[in-house]
Amino acid sequence: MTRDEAKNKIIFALDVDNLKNIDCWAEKLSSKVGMFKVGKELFTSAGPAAVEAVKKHGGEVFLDLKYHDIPNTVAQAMLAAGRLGVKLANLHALGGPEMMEKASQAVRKEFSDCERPRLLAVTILTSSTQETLKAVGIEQPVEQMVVRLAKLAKESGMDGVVASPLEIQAIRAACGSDFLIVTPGVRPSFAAVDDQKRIMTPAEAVQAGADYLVIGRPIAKAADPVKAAELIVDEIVAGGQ
Ligand SMILES: O=C(O)c1cc(=O)[nH]c(=O)n1[C@@H]1O[C@H](COP(=O)(O)O)[C@@H](O)[C@H]1O
Repeated sequence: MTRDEAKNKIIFALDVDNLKNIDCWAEKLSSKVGMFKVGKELFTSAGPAAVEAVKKHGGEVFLDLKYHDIPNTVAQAMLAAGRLGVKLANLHALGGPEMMEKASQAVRKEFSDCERPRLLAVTILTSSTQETLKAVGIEQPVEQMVVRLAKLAKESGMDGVVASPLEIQAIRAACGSDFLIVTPGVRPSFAAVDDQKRIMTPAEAVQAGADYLVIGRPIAKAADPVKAAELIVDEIVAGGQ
């Protein structure tokens, strides 16, 4: 894999609370990562201006608002996300098939195939464990639950899923090669694990078949974030040789 291909797989999680920070990170990392993720903290603080700010720097956006609501509300929210011109947007697969179908149909009806955002379903959060599932009444093993939700997401019109890298191979076997797999829970050897539970290194995740890796704190909290992003690219390239 080339350095450019490795770089394009990295989505940097812009987990900040103001627009000024976006400029700062975009200037540092635009040439080091493939995309920027605008999530709940940033969108709640700065709104759609956050998406505009990333695009102003030439960056593409994964709008990570993990919708989980009644079907009509989620479909309308997805349309609003599409109008912001984001490349990826997500919802929770646990919202069920009708919610996913309505969102997919609404987006496909309003936008052409090349303009529309790719829709991802979050399976089981990478911070969750078997105990987390048990606590909310889910007895199935995590991997079985992830694959079940991934299949449901595919049948309901989603373009892919968000899952832990530990489940990539099982999802690929169940959903095929053109189904997008986006994996947070990625930790290079030099970084702290933080609150992530189901993790792999960037090289392992790419080797397992991840389309994109979502990485925040291993870059943001590093003493030299640009160097950290470069090291991650090095790790991915070396892992593929
Ligand atoms: O949908 C996501 O992006 C997501 C899903 C998931 O299961 N786990 C997960 O960590 N994320 C997001 O991915 C990012 C990971 O950040 P770091 O743990 O700092 O690398 C955070 O912004 C999370 O909100």
